[in-house]
Amino acid sequence: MSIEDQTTIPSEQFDPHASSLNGSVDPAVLDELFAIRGSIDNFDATLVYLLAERFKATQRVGYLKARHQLPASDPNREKAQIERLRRLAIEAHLDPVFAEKFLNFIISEVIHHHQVISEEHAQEPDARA
Ligand SMILES: C=C(O[C@@H]1C=C(C(=O)O)C=C[C@H]1O)C(=O)O
Repeated sequence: MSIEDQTTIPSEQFDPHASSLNGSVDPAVLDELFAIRGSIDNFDATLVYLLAERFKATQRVGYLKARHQLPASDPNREKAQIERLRRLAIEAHLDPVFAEKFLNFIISEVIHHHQVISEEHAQEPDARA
């Protein structure tokens, strides 16, 4: 099943107050916790949209590579990206080890997508034939 086929979950079904702490914690503390969690929920939504846009761009790269028989991965590009991201993470007070792991996780998924696109492309009849 492709991502597009999956049914969208209406955002109203999300309970921002879902918690295992309800009933066991001072209501004032819970109020403060829920207020902070409101920001976390906004950040998470933004991350999803950012990742979706990044994957749209990398899918375009995947089709370009498949059309021109280019390899799915580009290790020198990845090295440069990881060095840059580590520097940015340090500037931003984010753990650079985490930043590197996170980028590597995303890149490996992108490379897998590129391999799938390349295999699908190889099975298609050659338009020039
Ligand atoms: C997107 C590309 O393909 C791969 C994925 C990358 C990424 O997700 O940033 C970077 C390099 C490649 O290994 C690319 O070559 O630009």
